[in-house]
Amino acid sequence: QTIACRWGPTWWGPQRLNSGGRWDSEVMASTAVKYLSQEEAQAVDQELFNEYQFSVDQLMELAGLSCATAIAKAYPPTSMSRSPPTVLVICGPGNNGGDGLVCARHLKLFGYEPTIYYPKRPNKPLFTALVTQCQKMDIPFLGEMPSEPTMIDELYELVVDAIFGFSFKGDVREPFHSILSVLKGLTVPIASIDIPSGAGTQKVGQGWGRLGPYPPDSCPHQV
Ligand SMILES: NC(=O)C1=CN([C@@H]2O[C@H](COP(=O)(O)OP(=O)(O)OC[C@H]3O[C@@H](n4cnc5c(N)ncnc54)[C@H](OP(=O)(O)O)[C@@H]3O)[C@@H](O)[C@H]2O)[C@H](O)CC1
Repeated sequence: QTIACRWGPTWWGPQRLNSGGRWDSEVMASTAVKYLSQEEAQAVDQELFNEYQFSVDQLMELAGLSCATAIAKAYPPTSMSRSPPTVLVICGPGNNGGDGLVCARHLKLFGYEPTIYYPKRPNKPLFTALVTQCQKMDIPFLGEMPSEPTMIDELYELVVDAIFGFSFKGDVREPFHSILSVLKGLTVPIASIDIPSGAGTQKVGQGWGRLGPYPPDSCPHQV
């Protein structure tokens, strides 16, 4: 992933970041974060496509697999209360949403029970193929977004935010404005692919996202 790269072994969960109640320099040093601006991320993207001749399918598969791997490290199935643990994956209209579809497929292979909400689907072969692959793996698609945060809290142990990545701009339009409003009220953890949706790439790392301002120990995971 190109926006947020957290280096070091203690990245994987806030419970480890503040273990023992400390935020000392040793812990902070091992969790150093390197963020790319929107322009830098898009330039890396173009370099991978043009100079290195990667296809979007290749990069998306790697991105989705990496995200599922990161989630499995941060929230191992054995640490969750349900077996298999239920995960709601919310996918947006661009490639970030495609990453989410791939991530859902790998989460299922890793022993989770993903459900996908994908309200705005691009009519392109890559995305219809990703949807088919999820359907063939019996991953259900919700017809509508649960209207209350409590409904999501009761049904799912984790939410994957694959709504917007580095091409998000401006004020959030519907249906995503309503979706993000529901997500703001969740108590279950949210794992955001690339950046917290709506944050805007310039605000990542400043403890702020359109999912809401957040203190360091409640920051959504970025994977
Ligand atoms: N480079 C890599 O390593 C890879 C990154 N990948 C992932 O791709 C995203 C970037 O994907 P992209 O398609 O460019 O953009 P987004 O996923 O962020 O989505 C853009 C679409 O979102 C809609 N949009 C934008 N702003 C708003 C808004 N304010 N309100 C509502 N909707 C908005 C818009 O869609 P429309 O249909 O409305 O036009 C945009 O088109 C990157 O972050 C990575 O996650 C790839 O997997 C490849 C590898």
